[in-house]
Amino acid sequence: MSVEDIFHQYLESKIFKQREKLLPDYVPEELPHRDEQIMTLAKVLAPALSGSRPSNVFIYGLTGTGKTAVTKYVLRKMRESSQRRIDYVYINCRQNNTSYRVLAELAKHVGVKVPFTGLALGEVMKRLIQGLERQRSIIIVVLDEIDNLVKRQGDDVLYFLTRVNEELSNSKVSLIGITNDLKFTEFLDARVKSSLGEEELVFPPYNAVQLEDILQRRAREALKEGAIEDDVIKKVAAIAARQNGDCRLALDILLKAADIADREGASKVTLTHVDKARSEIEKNLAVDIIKTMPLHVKLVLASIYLLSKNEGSKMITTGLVYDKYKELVNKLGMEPVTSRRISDIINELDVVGIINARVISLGRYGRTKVVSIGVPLKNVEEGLASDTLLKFFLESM
Ligand SMILES: Nc1ncnc2c1ncn2[C@@H]1O[C@H](COP(=O)(O)OP(=O)(O)OP(=O)(O)O)[C@@H](O)[C@H]1O
Repeated sequence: MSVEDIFHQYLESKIFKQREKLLPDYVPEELPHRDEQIMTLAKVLAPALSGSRPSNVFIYGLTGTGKTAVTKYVLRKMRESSQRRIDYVYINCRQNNTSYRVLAELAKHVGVKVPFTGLALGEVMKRLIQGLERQRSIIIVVLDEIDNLVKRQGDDVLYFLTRVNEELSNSKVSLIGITNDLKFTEFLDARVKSSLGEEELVFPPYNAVQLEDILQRRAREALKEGAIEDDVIKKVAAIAARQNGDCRLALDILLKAADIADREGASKVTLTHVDKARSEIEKNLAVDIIKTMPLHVKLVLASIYLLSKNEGSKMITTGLVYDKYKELVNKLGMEPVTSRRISDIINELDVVGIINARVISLGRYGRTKVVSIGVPLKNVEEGLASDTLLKFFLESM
């Protein structure tokens, strides 16, 4: 239970009935518009009910298309409808993003003690095999956000898990790998790739009408009757549909809008609350994107930021950006990247919307590109200042 939940119980809310029903981890009783994926996954996993090992499954789809929810839903249903013990373990590879941690989580699940760090991977694997064997069952291992693991640590664990059945006689392991980034499969050994992808399941994005339906149902569970203005859900669904049909984003906006309404003591969630929620989320998004940028991308952005702040209305040409960037790296005692690279960085920043770049004609002087910051300056400042070096530096300029 979150702090907000505790407070809500005390402060009779006009908006919420059960706020937790809008949280991203909650898996609702029904998952509309995912029947096809639910059925296919159920068919693939069904052999476990009679004691045979299901095929491994590789699930792919953009963010917020219900991959995790559908997987948990089907596994829960399987457990409910079977006398036989269906054993599954869910591991999020963003939270457990090393080979060691994934294996240690799995070991914990089968009752094998592995210290937090320290053992050689081979030793962990050996103990894990003994633990799995003692289970005498089929163990379905869900590796969510699997790309995080492979990009950081390669495919050793996957290789091990796709081969481990050769070492087992009493138990069997099936894998479900989930990702929203197909590029990571380039890092996979061909055998691992084909073994993980025995079955493949693609989750298409939701459209606006589907999102509206999903949101209606989630809102009915979470919010009090009449606590939401008519057009709110339509608007939220339309926003999320434009962002690749991302249901996670849709729920995020709805929850934030309801939180804002609640905090204001309003009796209904209105379109104004949606606008406020949206700008809060966009702000966080911009700050997060900037925080994770490589140093030289940050330095180019810092150059544009400083030019915008100090030169006010003056047009910021790419020439000015190059000069400022060189000044910055000089002061930091670093080597600059090539101008070609700077020009690529400017395009990348434009694509993610942190800056706006456009080409203007200078009449007989030819053409040049001018840039401006595309998000509030204070968000750029907050993102850049998360880097201690840059924080210190920007303060001194
Ligand atoms: N059909 C649906 N009905 C109700 N809620 C849904 C549906 N699909 C997704 N959701 C909800 O949307 C949110 C995001 O879904 P989920 O975590 O399954 O997405 P995902 O595809 O795994 O995304 P990511 O790649 O970001 O992990 C969750 O809160 C989930 O409960």
